Amino acid sequence: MSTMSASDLLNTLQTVELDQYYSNFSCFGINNVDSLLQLTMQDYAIVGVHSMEDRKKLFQLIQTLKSEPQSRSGDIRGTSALQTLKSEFGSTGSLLPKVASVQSSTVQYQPVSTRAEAPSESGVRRRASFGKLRPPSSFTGGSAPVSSTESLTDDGPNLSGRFGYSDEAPRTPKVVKRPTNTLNAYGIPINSGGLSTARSSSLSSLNDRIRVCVRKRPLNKKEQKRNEIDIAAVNGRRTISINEPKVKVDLTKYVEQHEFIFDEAFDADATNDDVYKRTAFPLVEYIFTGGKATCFAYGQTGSGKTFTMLDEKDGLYVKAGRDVFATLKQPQYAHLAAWGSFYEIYQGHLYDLLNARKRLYAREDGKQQVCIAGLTEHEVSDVDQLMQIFEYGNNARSTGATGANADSSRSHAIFQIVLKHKNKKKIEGKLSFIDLAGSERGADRGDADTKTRMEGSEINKSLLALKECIRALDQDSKHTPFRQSKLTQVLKDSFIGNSRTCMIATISPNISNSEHTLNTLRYADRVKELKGDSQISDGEDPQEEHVESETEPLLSDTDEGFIMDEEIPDQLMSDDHDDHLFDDADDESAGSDNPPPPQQEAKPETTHKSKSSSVTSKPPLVPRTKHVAPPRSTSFKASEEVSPVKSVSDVTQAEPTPLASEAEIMEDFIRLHRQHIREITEVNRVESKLLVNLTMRMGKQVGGEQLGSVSFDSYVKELDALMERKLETVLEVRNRVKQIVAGRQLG
Ligand SMILES: Nc1ncnc2c1ncn2[C@@H]1O[C@H](COP(=O)(O)OP(=O)(O)OP(=O)(O)O)[C@@H](O)[C@H]1O
Repeated sequence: MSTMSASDLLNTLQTVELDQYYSNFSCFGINNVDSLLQLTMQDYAIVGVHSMEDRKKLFQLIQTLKSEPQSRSGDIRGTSALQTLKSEFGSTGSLLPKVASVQSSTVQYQPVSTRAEAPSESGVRRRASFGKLRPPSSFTGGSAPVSSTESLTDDGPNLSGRFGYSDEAPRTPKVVKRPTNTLNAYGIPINSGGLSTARSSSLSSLNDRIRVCVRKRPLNKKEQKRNEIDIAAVNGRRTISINEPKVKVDLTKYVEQHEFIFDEAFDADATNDDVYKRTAFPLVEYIFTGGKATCFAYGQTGSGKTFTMLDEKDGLYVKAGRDVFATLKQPQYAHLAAWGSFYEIYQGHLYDLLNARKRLYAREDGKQQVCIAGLTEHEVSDVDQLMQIFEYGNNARSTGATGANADSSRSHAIFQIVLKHKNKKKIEGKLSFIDLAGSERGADRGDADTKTRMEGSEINKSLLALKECIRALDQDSKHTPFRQSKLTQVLKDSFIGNSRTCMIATISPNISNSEHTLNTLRYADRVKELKGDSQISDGEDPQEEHVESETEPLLSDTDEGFIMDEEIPDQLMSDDHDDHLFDDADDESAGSDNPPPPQQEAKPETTHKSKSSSVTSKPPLVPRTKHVAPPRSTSFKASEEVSPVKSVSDVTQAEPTPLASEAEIMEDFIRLHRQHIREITEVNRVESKLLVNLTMRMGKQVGGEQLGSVSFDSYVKELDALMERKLETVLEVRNRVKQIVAGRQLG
C-alpha cells in the first residue's frame, strides 16, 4: 500500500499547522499519511485533538487527502493535494470559512463531522451514538458529507487496542460503517437547530441554582489486578468522555465515544478538598443567607458516593461542617446555632439513625412546610461533635443493614446541618447531604424476589422523582412534583423558594461498568440539560425551541409508568399536569414492581410523541424573571407534632404565592384533592387486604391452634402505619381547606 514516510506525514501536518500533534499521532502508530486517513472523528479526542479549530483542520485535511488519492503515493510537496490543501487552508491554514459554508449549506443533512463532533470551544455538548445511527431519508449526497464508510484495517492504527479488548478481534480487515447522521445519547436525532449552541452559552458559575458535576474515581486494586482499562477521560474542567467498547453483529469491535459536559468534571486524582471547594462550599455560604441547599451524590454502587459525601473523616459533610462552625463564630451570626440530624429512607419509609432507627413520618404543616415528626436533632457546636453524631448514625445504618435493608446502597442517607435561631428556634438555613441508593438498584428486576423488586421500584421512583424536581426547580416551574416519592417529599423545602442544589454524579472508570457509567452520566445530563432553558434568551432561533421540544419530554412515557394507578377512575386521572400523584412504598400494588429503570427513560419514538404534545402548551422562550421567595423561616421544631389547626394569620401567610390567581388556587386545590382521594383509596385497599389476610388465617386455624398474638401484633402494627398514612393525607387536605376558607373570609 503506502510507501509514505513519517517525514511526509510531518510535512503534511506542517502544511495545515497541525504538526504539534505529530508526536501524539506517532504514539498511536500513525506514522504516515495513509495511517492518518484511518482516523475517524471518534478518534480525534483520543489522539489529543480537542480544539475546535484543530479538529476542523484535521477533518478537512483527511477529506482532502481522501479525495486526492494520488497525492498519497509520493511526496506530498508539489502534488495537486498540496495545492488543494493550500488553496483550502489559505495562507493561514485556517479552515473556518470553508467549514462554515458547509454547515450553512447542509440544511437537511447535518454531517456528523460538523454536528455530533462539533468542537466545543464554547462548551458545545457532543455525544456520539454511532451504533444507533440511521441515515436521514432526505440525504442525497450533499457537497461535503462525511464519508459514510471508513475502514479500519490491520495496516492502520488500531486505537481500540489501547482499550484492551482488541486482542480477540477478528484480524481480517474490519470495516466500520460510519453514520451519516447522528443521534444524541438518548438515541434522538441531533438536528441542526443549534440547541447545543444555545446551551453552550450557559457558563457555569459556582453560584448557579443547580450545579451538576461528575467525579471519576480511580481504578481500584481489583480492577487494576484484572488489567481493566480506564475508559473515562476527563478533558479540561468540564468535559468527560467515555470510550465505550462495542461489538457489532459481525463481531467487529470498535469504540464508541460519548462526550458529556457538566459544570465540573473531577478526574480520578481530585481530592475531596478539590471537590468540596467547587461543589458544597458555595452551598455553605448560601445557607448563611437563609437558604436551603442540597448536595447529593448519584451513581452506581461502588462509584464513590459515600466516599465523596459521607466519608466519616473526609466526606464533604465534614468539610462543610468546618466552614459552618467557622462562620458561626463571626459576630453577625451569633444568634444562630447548628443542629445535626441523620436519617435514612428505605423503601419509602423514614428511619431515624440517631434514635435506634425509629420509624419517622413526614408531615406537612399549615404553611405547607414538610417536617419530619419525631426526628432527633442534636445541637452541635464544633466539627468533632458533628462527626460524633454522624458516626453514631452511620453505625445504626450499617447495623441496620442486616435487618431492614440488605446494604447501604439500597437506602438513601440524609445528613442535615440546620441553622436555627437560638431563641426563636426558627430554621434560618439548611444544608442536606444525601448519599443516594446505588442508581443501578432501580433496575433490579427479572428473577429477583418480591422484596428486591419492591426495593428497586422504590429506588427507581425516587430517583426519577428527584430528577423531575430538579428540572422543575431549574425551570422555575409552578408545580414541583415532590410528592412523587418520599425522598422528594422530605426534601420539598430544598426544591422550592430560595434553594440550591448540587449534584455530583460519581462514576467508576473501568470497562465492565461502562453501561452503568453511561446511565449515570445520561441521568446527570438530563438534569443539566434543561439548565439551558431558562438561560436561552429572547430572539433565539425558533428552531431551537422545536429541537428542545423533540428531545426533552417533560414527562416521558416511562416516567408515567411509575405513577400509574389502575384503581383511579379515568376522570380523576385526566389532569395532564397532575404532579401530586403519589404512591407510597406501602403500596403493594404499586404497579411498578418492574418499573422502567431511570436509564431506560429515553425512548426516541415515544419521547418524541409525548414531547410534541407538550410543545403546544409550552410558553415561548422568553427571558424569565426568577421569582425568588423570601427566606423561609419556621417556628417548627422537627421533634414537635404538627398541629392540624393553624391560626388565621398563619394560614394567610401560607398562601402559595401572593400572585397566585383564583384559577391557580383552584387548580392547585383540585389537584391536591384528587391526590387525596387516590391516596385514601389506596390505603383502604391495603387495609382491606390486611384484614382479609388476618381473617383467613383465623379461618385456617379453626380446630387448630389459636391465632398467634405475633400475627395479631403485626396486623395491628401495619394497621397503625396505614392509619398514620391516612391521617397524614387527611390533615394535608384539611389544612389546605382551612387556608382557603380563611383566605376567603379575610378577602
Ligand atoms: N475518588 C476516590 N478516590 C479514592 N478511592 C475512592 C474514591 N471514590 C471511591 N473510592 C473507594 O471506592 C470504594 C467504594 O466507594 P463508596 O463506598 O464511596 O461507593 P458508593 O458509591 O457509596 O457505594 P454504595 O452505593 O455501595 O454505598 C471505597 O473503598 C472508596 O474508598
